[in-house]
Amino acid sequence: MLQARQLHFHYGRKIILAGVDLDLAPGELVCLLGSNGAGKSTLLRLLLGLIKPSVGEVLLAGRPIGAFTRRAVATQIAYVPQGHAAPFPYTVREVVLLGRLPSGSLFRAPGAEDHAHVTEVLARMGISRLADRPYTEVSGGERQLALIARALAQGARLLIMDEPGNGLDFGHQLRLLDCLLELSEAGFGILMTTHNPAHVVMGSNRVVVLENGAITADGAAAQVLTPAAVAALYRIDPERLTQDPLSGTISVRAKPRMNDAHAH
Ligand SMILES: Nc1ncnc2c1ncn2[C@@H]1O[C@H](COP(=O)(O)OP(=O)(O)OP(=O)(O)O)[C@@H](O)[C@H]1O
Repeated sequence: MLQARQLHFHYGRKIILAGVDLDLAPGELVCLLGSNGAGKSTLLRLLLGLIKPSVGEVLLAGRPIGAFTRRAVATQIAYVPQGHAAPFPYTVREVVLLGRLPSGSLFRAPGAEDHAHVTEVLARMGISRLADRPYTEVSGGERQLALIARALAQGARLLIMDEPGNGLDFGHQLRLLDCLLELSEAGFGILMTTHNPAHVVMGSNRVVVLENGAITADGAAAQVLTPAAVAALYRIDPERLTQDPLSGTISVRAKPRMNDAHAH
């Protein structure tokens, strides 16, 4: 369980977060929404203990995250950053194997158990066929799956993901969300940022909205993600949004053309 209590954070004189409370429990898939620059990535970095709040605290399993070593944090929380590039042309298997390092010595060669674990998570993510391909040569979607596999190899039960759907085609986005949903059903706690409200409807059981340095909504997707709320968040004309009453899916109407106006 990860808990943020009254987090305040600023870069110089610019206040980014002012009193943020957020919990992430096992079995939850939480989508964090917010406009560009709202502070989502900053909040993720605070939750990971990579940066410190000016006021407030982050608790991991009830203890301040600063009390854990980086390696101890890594055995509990895995981070899937945005647009990760491998420094060397590792194979996909090697990238995933790197996830095993927090659980052993940095100087120890991976053992049979590590290899078996990696084989298992590659299969779980459906990317066994990519194991020996250079990570730099697989597609963005496949790389994202490899990063999730690396996070799973870490053995952590909490996943923090910064825009995991970014740059993925529609099919890959769907498969990724299905996979995250399965992981949450298997007991993983997942917090992901997204710019796509459709991701929330398709995959998430909870949505959190960050605006002006504070959490302005935190609840079930169906309740939080109304057309009015989406229109306000992204500064869209609410008249252009409709919501399917059954699925909750929000769709956008095309902007009326000048010619249409003349026709009526
Ligand atoms: N290292 C930094 N120094 C100063 N300002 C920063 C730094 N990193 C981020 N910021 C600013 O803090 C604010 C929040 O940034 P952050 O990356 O957390 O937002 P975000 O919600 O993740 O944005 P996006 O959706 O565009 O990725 C932005 O105004 C950004 O310009």
